[in-house]
Amino acid sequence: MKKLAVVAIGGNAVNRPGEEATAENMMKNLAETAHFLVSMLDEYDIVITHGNGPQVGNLLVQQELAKHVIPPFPLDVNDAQTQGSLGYMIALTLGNELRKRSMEREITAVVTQIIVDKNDPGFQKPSKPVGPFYSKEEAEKLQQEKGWIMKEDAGRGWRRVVPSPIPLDIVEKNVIRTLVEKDVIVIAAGGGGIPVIQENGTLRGVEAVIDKDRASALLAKEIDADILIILTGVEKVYINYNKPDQKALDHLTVEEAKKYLAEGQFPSGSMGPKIEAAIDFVTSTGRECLITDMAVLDKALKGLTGTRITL
Ligand SMILES: NC(=O)OP(=O)(O)O
Repeated sequence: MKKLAVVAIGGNAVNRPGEEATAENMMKNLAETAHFLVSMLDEYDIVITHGNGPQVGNLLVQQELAKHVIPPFPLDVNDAQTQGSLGYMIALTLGNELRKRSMEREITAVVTQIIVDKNDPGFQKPSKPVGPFYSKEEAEKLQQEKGWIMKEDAGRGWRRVVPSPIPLDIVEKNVIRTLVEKDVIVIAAGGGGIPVIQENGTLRGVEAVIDKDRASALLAKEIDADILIILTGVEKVYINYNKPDQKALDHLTVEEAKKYLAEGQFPSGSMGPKIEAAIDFVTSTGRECLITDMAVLDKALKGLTGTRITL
């Protein structure tokens, strides 16, 4: 019997720093990602999640530029658009990798709505960076002219930030579970899921972008995954990152992770949400979370690299 893994693929899997965000480049990068993901299929059933920060922000820019001729969509609908476009690209590239290896598996992307609290403080305090990077001067101009809220993003430049509420429940969790039981490779909770609130017995989309690592932890709990794997741009988690005394960690207990988080070792725009997601999944399930770079996923699954978070 195979183990079930929720695999969260990071921004690098789709868009590389400094590379133009064309569909062609995204397909090329995802074809590489597919190569690494297929290698784990002998041992694992996988549910793939992905981010959408760059892509949904780019959609907002496109719609801003065209708003005099075509009305812009609200952010929840744009989240859904990125689930569709990225879900298609992941399904196509993964399918082609399977075909290359003569492996027969069905793949599908599930449009995923995630319930959030309408009173979540995240709505009052936008924190999720989306779209392109700007200089400080450009950011100040955009803030003044368009009313966008701009923040510096982990030393890489300035970006627009949007509300990011905590994900509470996945509307399609039973469908996702059923598909996994039928041996389908599922792409779900893309872009952190489409945020919806409960209102008078109905659901309504709200303008926000949920953090995909938080959503991945929730999904992993709700579908009873054996492991949460978070793929990112570094092979291991570091403390004192980018300082002369930086140290790579092979293993972290939940208690150690909480302590380092409280010390500010993991920035909120990058490693912070991954560690929070790991703490959430491991504390709730007693199972493990692996954080690593997809290029070394094979080695990491054998315990030879990556950072494992356990109780
Ligand atoms: N939704 C989300 O967390 O996207 P990124 O991982 O691309 O920031």
